[in-house]
Amino acid sequence: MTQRIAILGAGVMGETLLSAILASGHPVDQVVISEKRADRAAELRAAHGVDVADNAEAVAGADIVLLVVKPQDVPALLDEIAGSVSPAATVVSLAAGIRTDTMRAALPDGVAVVRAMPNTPALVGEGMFGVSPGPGVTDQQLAAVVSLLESGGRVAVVDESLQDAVTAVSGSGPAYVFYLAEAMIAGGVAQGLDLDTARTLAAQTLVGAAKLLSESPDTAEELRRRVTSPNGTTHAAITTFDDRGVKDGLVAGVVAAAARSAELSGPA
Ligand SMILES: NC(=O)C1=CN([C@@H]2O[C@H](COP(=O)(O)OP(=O)(O)OC[C@H]3O[C@@H](n4cnc5c(N)ncnc54)[C@H](O)[C@@H]3O)[C@@H](O)[C@H]2O)C=CC1
Ligand SMILES: O=C(O)[C@@H]1CCC=N1
Repeated sequence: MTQRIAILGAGVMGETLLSAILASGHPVDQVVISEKRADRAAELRAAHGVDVADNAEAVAGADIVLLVVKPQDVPALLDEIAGSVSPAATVVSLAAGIRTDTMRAALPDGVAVVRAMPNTPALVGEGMFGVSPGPGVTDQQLAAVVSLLESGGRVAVVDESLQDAVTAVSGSGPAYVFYLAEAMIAGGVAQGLDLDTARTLAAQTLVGAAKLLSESPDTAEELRRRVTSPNGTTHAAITTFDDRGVKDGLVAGVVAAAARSAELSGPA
């Protein structure tokens, strides 16, 4: 049976999920969105032919409800939908730092809650979602959420205690990759490449390297070693990175992101 999906909040990530779900073949008449900004709602209705409703209407009759508003807007949204959500529904929060116990406390008994951390490559169907079911979520309910999110990329099911780590690696991770891209492009331009060519070289290198890492059984370190000829160009680059503490700095950045995620979630 086709599940009825409500997407609450249709900003960057909400539209990304909407597009992915529709592109996977989910019937548009089984999807409804709600969006606080009327002009944005109208834009999405025109672009995707999707129904727009207010939050309470959107969740009534929905099997899966996706909360895609900013973390600070989630508590008020949960209060708004608590009276209309079906007890058989699964409510999935994609907001950073919102815990399943917070969701459970705000929603009627029996409503299944799931926490998910997406990332922006879902825009091109290559997202990574870290998903944690709340207590009592059945295998069937979890499978339905996993299958829905897989329309936007890959899904890893992790214990909720690991969500800060997931946020630090894959949630924020695209920004680290773009940071690396900025540096590769700047270095290329400094060596005489035009901006477009430098961007193409860097982007395709990241796509190719990511594909190789994803498909190869070898470690990232081994794949790096294979590019590094003795005393060659890569060796010159990596030695310079190491001399400047680049890897240590990146590891520290991932740790700082996880710490900030824990701080944003508040005390357990
Ligand atoms: N953008 C990213 O890279 C990632 C975002 N996320 C999470 O996704 C969530 C959404 O982020 P974005 O889409 O980037 O934000 P956004 O600001 O683009 O979208 C949020 C949308 O929700 C709407 N909204 C706010 N309150 C509402 C309400 N009560 N009812 C209906 N609509 C309401 C806003 O008008 C806005 O259009 C956040 O919680 C964020 O933590 C998670 C991982 C990555
Ligand atoms: O930077 C942030 O807080 C959000 C969560 C993960 C990606 N963006």
